[in-house]
Amino acid sequence: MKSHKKSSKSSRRLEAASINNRDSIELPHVGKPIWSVASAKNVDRASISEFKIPSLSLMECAGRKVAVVAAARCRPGQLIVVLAGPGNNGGDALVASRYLHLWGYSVLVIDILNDFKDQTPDRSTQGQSLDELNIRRVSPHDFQSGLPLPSKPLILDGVLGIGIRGSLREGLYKSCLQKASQLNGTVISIDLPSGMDGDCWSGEAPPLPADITVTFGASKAAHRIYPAARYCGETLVFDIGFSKEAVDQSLAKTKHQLWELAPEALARINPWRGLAIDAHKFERGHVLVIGGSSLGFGAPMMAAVSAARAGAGWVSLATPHPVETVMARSPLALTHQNFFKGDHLDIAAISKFVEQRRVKALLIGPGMVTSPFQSGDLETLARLQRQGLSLVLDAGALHQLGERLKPTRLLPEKTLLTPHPGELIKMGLTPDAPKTLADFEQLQETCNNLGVSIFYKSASPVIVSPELPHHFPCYSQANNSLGKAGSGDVLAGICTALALTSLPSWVIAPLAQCHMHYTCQKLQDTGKEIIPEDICSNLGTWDISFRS
Ligand SMILES: NC(=O)C1=CN([C@@H]2O[C@H](COP(=O)(O)OP(=O)(O)OC[C@H]3O[C@@H](n4cnc5c(N)ncnc54)[C@H](OP(=O)(O)O)[C@@H]3O)[C@@H](O)[C@H]2O)[C@@H](O)CC1
Ligand SMILES: Nc1ncnc2c1ncn2[C@@H]1O[C@H](COP(=O)(O)OP(=O)(O)O)[C@@H](O)[C@H]1O
Ligand SMILES: [K+]
Repeated sequence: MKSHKKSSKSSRRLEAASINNRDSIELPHVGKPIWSVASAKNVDRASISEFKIPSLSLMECAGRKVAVVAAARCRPGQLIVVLAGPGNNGGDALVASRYLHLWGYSVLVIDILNDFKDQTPDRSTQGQSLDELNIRRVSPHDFQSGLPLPSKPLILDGVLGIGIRGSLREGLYKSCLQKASQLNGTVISIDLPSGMDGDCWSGEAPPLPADITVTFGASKAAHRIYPAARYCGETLVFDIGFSKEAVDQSLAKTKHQLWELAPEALARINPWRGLAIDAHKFERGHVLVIGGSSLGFGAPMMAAVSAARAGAGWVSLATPHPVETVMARSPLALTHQNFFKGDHLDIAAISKFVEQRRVKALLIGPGMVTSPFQSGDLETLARLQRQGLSLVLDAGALHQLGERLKPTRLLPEKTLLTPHPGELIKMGLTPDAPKTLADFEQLQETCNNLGVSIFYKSASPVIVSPELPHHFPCYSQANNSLGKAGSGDVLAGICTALALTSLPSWVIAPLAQCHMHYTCQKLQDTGKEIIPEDICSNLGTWDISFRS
């Protein structure tokens, strides 16, 4: 990457300064690392070979954790069907079987391997203790050829874990997993639903999706990033006694790092904490929201109201519709403009308004279906940005933005783009939606060239900013009530209000997502189905505490 590269120490900081720069929070304290599969393997390897933790004790601990989770989910009399593959994932499954048997549960183990010669030594050791306890084990052939089994058992999936290479092959493992899925049981998968690549979050469903996934050390990308995360169900992470030094060593070697942001830590950031009691509207700041199209002006209006509720001192709204029409439907506190020439922006009028009315944050795009920019517009915005204006670009303003921005370099700390996957593709920066960390790494390079930060929206949005080189914080708290048209407008409005503070773009985006998510969760406690308008009109105080 060329410019805007910070030292690796400062790059790890997710600086979260309040309005007068008093607080700052370091990234690791706001989140925890998501391990890549390579990191997880390094931690395993180093714990065993360098730090002399016996591999069998790690396996014992892992299997016991799985057994505890299974025991808590097992209904009285329910059969526990354990699918144990050839590797150490199968070994974990055998340990879990032993505990469950000793605790009085009814367990049936299916050895999913072609030949016992294929097993890892630790798995083989676990198998011997099962035999000594006379725990029932059957062959995959018996399982596939119609062994009578009660429907809806509890299934432990220990066929394959992080040892998989490439995509799941046709053959015994896959056919047994498919057979198990026909049992319609509750599935607890060990480490990963078998066949999934822990580093990839593509939408491909594994043969046996999990209701619960029990993993070790830290979550992997597939557990936290959607759509893959939906196939993992609820992911529970347990410490199984890896060496701390091995963990530190492995993370230090990691080239690029995903972070799982902790909502409780974000929720402690109050962006307006430094605001004086006698503050006037310009101390908070003036936001201008430009959006709308022939489809209407609901989207920019919702963004504008959200900006006001999120703390802006003054919000102006510009749409292509006659000012009187908009005013008739809009809250009294918003002021109105029409900065359009047909479908395009009247950039000279906008520029004059921004300078004269001291606009500090500008949102362009909600409710637009095509790009409003003509040549030269972005250069004007870049000039205004150098005078202090923050920019948030969403929806229609993102179309072909990659190409349009090429001659201009914006400031990534003051420029936030908020595309969902379809919009990211329409921006022309990447032919496909990112599916692995390497894809984000490439996107980060592009962000650096353009001078922008991206909040890549989904149920688990990720920040890609040149100011956080090789680091990708992810807000992974999904809530399907946010999956409704309009949530993006609320988010964009909150982001724009927060852009009035001294917080940089890569902090305001997850903070806004957290605030929206928190408000949604709180409203859901009242038992109502929530729509984005509810969230917009109920955005609460910034001193929030999260429900665990
Ligand atoms: N001490 C430790 O290390 C600890 C490890 N732990 C546990 O071990 C797990 C990792 O164990 P692992 O490394 O043995 O691999 P694992 O996931 O069982 O799979 C191996 C099998 O995969 C197969 N296979 C590969 N590619 C494939 C494909 N494309 N399609 C189909 N099959 C394919 C390959 O079979 P083959 O190709 O040889 O036929 C091979 O036999 C980890 O997830 C965790 O649960 C914990 O207990 C903590 C301590
Ligand atoms: N299931 C979900 N869980 C969590 N957040 C979600 C979910 N679905 C959508 N969101 C959030 O809602 C917003 C949706 O934005 P967007 O896709 O632009 O919607 P729209 O344009 O329809 O308003 C984003 O902030 C996204 O992260
Ligand atoms: K598994």
